[in-house]
Amino acid sequence: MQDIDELYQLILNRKANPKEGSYTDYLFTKGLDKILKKVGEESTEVIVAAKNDSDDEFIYEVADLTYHVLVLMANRGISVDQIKRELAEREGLMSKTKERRDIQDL
Ligand SMILES: N=c1c2ncn([C@@H]3O[C@H](COP(=O)(O)OP(=O)(O)OP(=O)(O)O)[C@@H](O)[C@H]3O)c2ncn1[C@@H]1O[C@H](COP(=O)(O)O)[C@@H](O)[C@H]1O
Repeated sequence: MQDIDELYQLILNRKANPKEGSYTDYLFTKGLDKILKKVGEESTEVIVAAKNDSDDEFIYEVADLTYHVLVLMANRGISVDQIKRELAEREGLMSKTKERRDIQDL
């Protein structure tokens, strides 16, 4: 079982220690434009899958997009923890916004 943190660590490892035959290494070698092209393609595939009935296809495409976004983050030097922190900060902000909305609704 590979969770997102483990996959991100493996991607970072591929960046630091290029491995022959590794798809991740292939993406880093090709560079930012190639990674962005893949993120764009995979995003479109998620949208198409979301319009279809198959949950398996949808899950497959979201997993593909997740992997490519993690490669994009690693290429930029942004960690999963930085994204988690941003989401955690939003949690506080969002509940304050909700409190304000609730007060306005009174
Ligand atoms: N999670 C993934 C993962 N998801 C998708 N992909 C690759 O993303 C590609 C998407 O398919 P496409 O048909 O769109 O692309 P393609 O025709 O193969 O390649 P392009 O020429 O379009 O770049 C496939 O080659 C998949 O193998 C992944 N490649 C690797 N991982 C994980 O990354 C880790 C390291 O893998 P390696 O770098 O290959 O050792 C391992 O744990 C893997 O499971």
